[in-house]
Amino acid sequence: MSDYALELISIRCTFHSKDDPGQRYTAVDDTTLRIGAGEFVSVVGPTGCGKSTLLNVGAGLLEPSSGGVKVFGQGLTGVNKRAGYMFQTEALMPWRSAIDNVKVGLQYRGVSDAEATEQAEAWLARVGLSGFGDRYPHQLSGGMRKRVALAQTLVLDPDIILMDEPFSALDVQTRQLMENEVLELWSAKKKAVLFITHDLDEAIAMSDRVVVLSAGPATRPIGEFVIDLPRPRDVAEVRTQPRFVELHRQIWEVLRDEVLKGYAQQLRKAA
Ligand SMILES: Nc1ncnc2c1ncn2[C@@H]1O[C@H](COP(=O)(O)OP(=O)(O)OP(=O)(O)O)[C@@H](O)[C@H]1O
Repeated sequence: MSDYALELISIRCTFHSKDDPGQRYTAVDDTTLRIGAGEFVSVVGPTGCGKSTLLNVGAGLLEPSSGGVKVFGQGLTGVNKRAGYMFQTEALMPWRSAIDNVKVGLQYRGVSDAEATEQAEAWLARVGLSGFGDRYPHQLSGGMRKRVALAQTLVLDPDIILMDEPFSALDVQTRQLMENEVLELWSAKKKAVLFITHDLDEAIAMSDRVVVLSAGPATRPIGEFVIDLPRPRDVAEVRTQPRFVELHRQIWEVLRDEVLKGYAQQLRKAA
């Protein structure tokens, strides 16, 4: 069996340009990204560079224009069934209670209602929401809704977890609590994680490896850094360590110009 849980190999993604549908736009080009089983990898890059596009390719939701995806050594066609996703936007169904939201994936898999309820309750407890199962999404805070979404993803016990800026909408304190919770859950099960963020601090604090993408068009990886900070980590405390500061300096040196380029592009688009 392959040592890699997920491999994106020589990926290129070309779209019809949003501004001029007659034109093609190469969002991602020549991108190879491998994630070991049990490895936590973050991808950072400027706004709009192609992070979500890559994640969608890994999820099997978007077919690349060229290149391929392997999941535990096998070529991927269609949706990646070994992966669970957690997106930036709210994915909970507002008409379902918290527990019913957590149960939904199990029900699709044909798990009996009693078994699904038991597993969903256990996961709600693990994310600190015992006793909140009958609440509806609008009756929960933003952080609680993220916890439900986390339980909804993890209850399916995916071997690969794909997260697209899952905590960007949260306040700093809630965000740090959630980051620590994710690290704790991850260290217990050691799944492969592909974590997309534009927050470099978050990427370093959480990951084994950080990959830096260039500004678009034709985004590609331009730097890769092994994060050799000891675990277990507390995401707030780890930021004070000299090694964290050093890694931040090194990565920011690569990322800075790309962020400036990305920002200039956004301004040009807006003009
Ligand atoms: N379906 C599509 N059709 C046309 N262009 C697209 C499509 N999907 C993405 N793009 C373009 O590809 C580029 C990369 O988009 P993507 O959403 O992957 O970036 P991102 O790095 O995740 O952005 P953000 O940091 O804002 O979340 C953008 O210029 C976007 O407009």
